[in-house]
Amino acid sequence: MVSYMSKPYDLLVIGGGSAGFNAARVAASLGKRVAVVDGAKIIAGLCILNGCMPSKTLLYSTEILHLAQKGKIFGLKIPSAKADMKALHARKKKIIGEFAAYRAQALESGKYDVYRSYARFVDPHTVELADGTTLTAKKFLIATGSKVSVPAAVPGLAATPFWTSDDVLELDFIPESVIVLGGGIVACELAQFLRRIGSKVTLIQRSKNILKDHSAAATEVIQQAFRDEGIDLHTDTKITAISGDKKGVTVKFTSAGKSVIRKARYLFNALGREPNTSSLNLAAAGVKLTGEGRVRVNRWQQSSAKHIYAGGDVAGPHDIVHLAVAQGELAARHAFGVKGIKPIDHALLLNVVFTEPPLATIGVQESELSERDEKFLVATYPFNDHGKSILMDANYGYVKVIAEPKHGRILGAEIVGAQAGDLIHIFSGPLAMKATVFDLLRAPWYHPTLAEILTYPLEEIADQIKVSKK
Ligand SMILES: Cc1cc2nc3c(=O)[nH]c(=O)nc-3n(C[C@H](O)[C@H](O)[C@H](O)COP(=O)(O)OP(=O)(O)OC[C@H]3O[C@@H](n4cnc5c(N)ncnc54)[C@H](O)[C@@H]3O)c2cc1C
Ligand SMILES: NC(=O)c1ccc[n+]([C@@H]2O[C@H](COP(=O)([O-])OP(=O)(O)OC[C@H]3O[C@@H](n4cnc5c(N)ncnc54)[C@H](O)[C@@H]3O)[C@@H](O)[C@H]2O)c1
Repeated sequence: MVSYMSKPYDLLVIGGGSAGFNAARVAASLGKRVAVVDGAKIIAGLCILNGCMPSKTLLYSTEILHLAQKGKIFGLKIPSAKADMKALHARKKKIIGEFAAYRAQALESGKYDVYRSYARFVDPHTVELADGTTLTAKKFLIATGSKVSVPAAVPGLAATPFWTSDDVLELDFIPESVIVLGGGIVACELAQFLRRIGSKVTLIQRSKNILKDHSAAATEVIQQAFRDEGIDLHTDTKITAISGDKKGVTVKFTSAGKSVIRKARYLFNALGREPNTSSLNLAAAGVKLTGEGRVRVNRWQQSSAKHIYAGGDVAGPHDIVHLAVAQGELAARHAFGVKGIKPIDHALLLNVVFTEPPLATIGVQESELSERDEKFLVATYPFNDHGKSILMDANYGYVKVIAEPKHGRILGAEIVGAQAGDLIHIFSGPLAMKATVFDLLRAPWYHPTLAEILTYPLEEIADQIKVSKK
């Protein structure tokens, strides 16, 4: 066994993705001695390599393609608009290569020792690398992310060749047909990408609606848009058999009780991801897991072994990159006693689904308030009655504002429609500052913009409060 004899690190980070890198950066800036251990061929994390950035690069291309294809609506003749998959792929590779190189440069800056290996705990203060080297540290951060899950309960899946999101993001040709299993964010974003480049796409989701964590009203807007674009969408399903051969795959399922069979050239498994914990030997470190298999953490990201923190997808509760970053930073600050820090405020939860139309939410939603039996005011306004969205032919969806009934403090918002991912940020600052609808109505709103659509629900709530006070 190779043993590393130097003194213990102040912080040893396992996993150099968004959570791990940002924890290391913060700890190093506090003057701490930091090691990052990661066995990936390229250390840049899921977001840069196979998540947010490649998917949004490709989706932006198909957004432009889609607009070009409906050029006639705008008085334009672009009849030959098509995806050039080799060029699309090359552009994505170049952009991702640059982001990854930038991250590699930051990791190799000399501020941290980087060990290119996977790590496992041998005791609460020691990890072992693949070559037998052991490293010790006073504090640890587990930031090992997540991996695609292959649910055993789906008959035939494990025995059938399938693509994951990694494969879809690497495509340099147009697949003639694809069956997408699942209707979560990964499935929906990439099903629309595949459809827009020209594949025949079938999507099979178990629950009554796709994007099941969102309101039925919002997901129905996206379902309608998907059907309008020609996606063969099935919800309320139970998969009964999956089989495949060299020619393609067959999926048998029931949908609302009826038997359905679909065939396609390729199968895309988007049934979810699971935390990367199995190879860490966490029992040796006294680190406990939740029922979902994530590392159980408190509000400071500390695990059941208090000197071992966890952040990002491995800890959850949401696989969202800005939360992974915030959790990594919080863990590092807490570990080294930085004063005045605050836990992550989950009342500010921000979520964006980059479909078209996109769906974005912030804060607390109606269903949660109803469950808690809390009083609230809500107002909505449709995009098909707003000047800017009408001229953009962006008619799907609506904006919704939710506020507390006495003073009009904004509690949350939901936007499904054009530029929702950017529009939702209009509420980020006000929500953090506990602003009211009256505060936002004092602000100027330029005409004609998509943003000014928000004045309608804000005014409606303000009116309801004024009437109730008369
Ligand atoms: C297709 C797709 C699109 C997405 N799009 C978005 C988006 O638009 N917006 C958004 O907010 N989120 C998005 N996400 C989610 C987001 O990418 C993740 O939440 C985020 O990247 C997780 O960061 P992390 O630091 O927890 O893990 P990762 O970035 O996955 O880092 C984990 C690291 O740990 C390493 N590792 C694993 N095991 C070990 C071990 N035993 N020892 C050492 N190292 C180890 C891995 O090699 C890896 O480098 C998307 C995800 C997918 C799959
Ligand atoms: N825009 C973003 O922020 C973004 C983009 C992509 C991914 N992500 C994150 O990555 C994580 C993983 O996303 P995901 O979409 O892979 O997972 P997910 O868990 O969100 O979705 C998987 C879906 O598959 C469905 N499903 C499971 N078993 C099924 C079955 N037997 N038959 C049919 N449907 C079944 C589930 O009901 C669920 O809706 C998410 O937590 C998400 O937050 C975020």
